Amino acid sequence: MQNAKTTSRVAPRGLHSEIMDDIDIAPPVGAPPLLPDDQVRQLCDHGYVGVVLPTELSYNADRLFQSAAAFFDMPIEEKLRFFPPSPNSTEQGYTHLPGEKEFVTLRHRTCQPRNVGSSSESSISSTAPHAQGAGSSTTLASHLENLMSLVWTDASRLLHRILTDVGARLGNVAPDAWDPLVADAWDVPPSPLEAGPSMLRVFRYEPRGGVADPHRDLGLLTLCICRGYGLEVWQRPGQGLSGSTMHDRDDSSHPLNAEMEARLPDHLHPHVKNTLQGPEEGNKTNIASSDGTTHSPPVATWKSAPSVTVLVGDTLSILSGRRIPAGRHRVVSSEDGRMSIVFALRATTRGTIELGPFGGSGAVDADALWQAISTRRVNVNVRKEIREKQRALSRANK
Ligand SMILES: O=C(O)CCC(=O)C(=O)O
Ligand SMILES: [Fe+2]
Repeated sequence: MQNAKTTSRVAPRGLHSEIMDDIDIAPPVGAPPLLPDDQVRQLCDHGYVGVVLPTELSYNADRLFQSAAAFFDMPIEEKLRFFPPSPNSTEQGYTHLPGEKEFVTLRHRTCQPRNVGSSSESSISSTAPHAQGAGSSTTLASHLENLMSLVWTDASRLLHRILTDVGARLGNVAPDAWDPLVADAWDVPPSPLEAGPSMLRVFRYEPRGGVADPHRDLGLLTLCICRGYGLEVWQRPGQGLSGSTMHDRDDSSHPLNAEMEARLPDHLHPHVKNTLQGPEEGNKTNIASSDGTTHSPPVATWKSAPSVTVLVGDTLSILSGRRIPAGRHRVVSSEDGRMSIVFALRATTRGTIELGPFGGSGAVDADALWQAISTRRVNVNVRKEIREKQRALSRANK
């Protein structure tokens, strides 16, 4: 990202040019703000905001919904063949939770047409009961992956622009401060070796069954593009941060309680350690957020999310020193089922993250930070029995 400081020696009208000769005027760094002030304030105060998609992203998201619907209609063997899940993880490939939902997740490219046709794969496809044969399912799967790749590219840029707006609201976070954090997230990584933690997922929830329990996402920002009702966001009472109370805290899913904090790696920077143990939702903010323009209900409540919603994740909340709350959300079942496209922009786990640009000091090991945030969380996208075990473990560790 461009960060060049150039010197302007053009004197504004009315000012003496000799005075201006000694003044360096740097042009603004980076792009102008994307979201209007009230939307940035909503995001920073409540952890979520509804946005309008840029035209191209909206167009490609529509195409992706169509392509994913056709993919989900394929026989399960085909879905697993083209998007094999990684062992012990739901964060790559195709997953089916019967009675609830199915989804395909990309953290790196997987469905390479050149793989299809090898002797082992053609024997699988010849047994698959797909009327149109392996050729068309190959086309369908690679079309799906190509559309996912286009949506990823546009979504990462959109969320990066929103991070820049958030940084301006936090005060003095340079527009390019986010760049090292998202260096591996601009486009779908070509292979597992290049993959980072960011991911793009397309869901199909079953009618009257598909849910996601209340949770916060782990990363920086998540974009949820919804088709159908069901996504709900936690609307905090009061006017943003200064209106938050202890009552609307979700301690059951707090990333780290005091006991777990003891297990944090020693090299994790004290600024981050303190933030991890601190209140989930900031009450130590200096952000001028209460200007009386936001009207929130007097008690915390679930409300239907906008059809395109951006959510703050735990990593961004922590980097902000908890001045920005992570957006708590859930999916409730709906009569007709629903589909969604979810892009989670997460901070890299490679190298170190400098805290200076975000108002801290020193640096943290990027992987240690990710582990500290993600360990012992309930994964809302695994089978119910596993979710229940994770919840019990998380309670036992309090
Ligand atoms: O389906 C959605 O819109 C959101 C799902 C979700 O919150 C998640 O998978 O983390
Ligand atoms: Fe989520």
